[in-house]
Amino acid sequence: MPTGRYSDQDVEHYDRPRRRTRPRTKERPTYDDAADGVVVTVDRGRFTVLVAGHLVYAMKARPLGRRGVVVGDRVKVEGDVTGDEGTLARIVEVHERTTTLRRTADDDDPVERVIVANADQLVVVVAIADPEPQPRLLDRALVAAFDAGLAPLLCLTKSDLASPEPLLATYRSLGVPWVVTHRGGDLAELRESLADRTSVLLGSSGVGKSTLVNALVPHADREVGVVNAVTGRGRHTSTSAYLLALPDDQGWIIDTPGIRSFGLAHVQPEHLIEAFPDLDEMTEECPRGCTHGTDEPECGLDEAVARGEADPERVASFRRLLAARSEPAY
Ligand SMILES: Nc1nc2c(ncn2[C@@H]2O[C@H](COP(=O)(O)OP(=O)(O)OP(=O)(O)O)[C@@H](O)[C@H]2O)c(=O)[nH]1
Ligand SMILES: [Zn+2]
Repeated sequence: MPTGRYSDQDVEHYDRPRRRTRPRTKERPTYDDAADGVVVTVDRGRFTVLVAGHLVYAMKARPLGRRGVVVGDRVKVEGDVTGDEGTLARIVEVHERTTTLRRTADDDDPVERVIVANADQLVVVVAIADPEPQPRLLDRALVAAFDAGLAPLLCLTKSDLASPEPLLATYRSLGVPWVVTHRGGDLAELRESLADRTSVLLGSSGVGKSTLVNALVPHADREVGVVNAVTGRGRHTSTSAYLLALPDDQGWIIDTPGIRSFGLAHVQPEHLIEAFPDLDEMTEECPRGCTHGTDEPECGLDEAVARGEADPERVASFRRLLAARSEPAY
C-alpha cells in the first residue's frame, strides 16, 4: 500500500489500491499558514470542520482531487476560517490516518467506503432487552473493531429491564471490556472509558444510543442542530456520522446515525487473530493457509485445546467471530 498524505483514494477498495495516474509535482505548495482542524461531519461533498473551537464550513481544494475526506480526519484549512455565515473555507491537506472504519456495501451504495478516520475505540451499544440483542450484529461489530485496530467496548443499555449476565457470559471469554447503563443512571464508568480517546458509537435503532449521547453531551441535539444549520439541513435530519466533544475535554465521540454495521469483506483471518495474541501464538504450527476456523483439519487451536493449553470457550468465541465475517449482517 502506498503511504503518505495523498495516497488514499476516494473510493477505497481494500484489495485494489489505485495507482496514482499523475506524477506528484515537485513544487507542491506548502500550507504553513493554514489552520489545523478536525472534520466534524460531511454532507454532500461539503465539510464542517472544527477549527480552534469553532465550526467552519469548507470544501475540498482542487489538489486533493478525488481523495476522500471523512469524519475524524485531521486537516489543514485555508481561506476564510471565521465560520461566519456564508463563508466557505478550503481543505488543503489531509493528514495520514491512524485508523479507518469502513461501512458495508449495501443496496443503496455498492461501494465499501471509509466513513470514520482516526478513532481509537468502537463502542458497541446494545440493549439488554427491548429490542432483543442481535448477537450476529454484535459479533460483526467486534470483528470490525479488532480488524481496524480499535479497542472494542460493549455498552449494555436498559439494565432496568433485564440482567446483563446472559450477554456477558457470551462475551466474557473474548475479554472485551463492558459497561452497563440505563436511562438516568450514573455514567461515571462510561465516561472513564471514553476519556482521552475518540470513540465511535455504533448501535441498532432503538437501543438507546440517542438517550446515551444526550446524557453524555448535554445539548448534543443543539450542537447537531448547529452543524445542520451550517450545512443547510434540518435540525434532526443528520444521517451521517458526526463528531462531538465530551464536556471538560474528556474525549470525543462520533455518533453514527443510520449506520448498523461496517464492511468485513476485506478482513483476513491472519489479521483478526492478531487481536488475540495468546491464540495467535498457538497457530504457529498450523498448515499453510489455515484459517483457524472450525472445519480446519489440523489447526493449532484444536491441538492447544486438546493439550489443555487453550480455553475452549475462548477458541470457540474467536471462531464465532471468524464465521461472522462471512455471514450476512442480518
Ligand atoms: N427502559 C429503558 N428504556 C430506555 C432506556 N434508554 C432509552 N430507552 C428508551 O428506548 C427508546 C429508544 O431510545 P433512543 O435513545 O431513541 O434509541 P436510539 O438507539 O437512539 O434509536 P434511534 O433513534 O432509532 O437510532 C426510547 O423510547 C427511550 O426512551 C433505558 O435505559 N431503559
Ligand atoms: Zn489454524
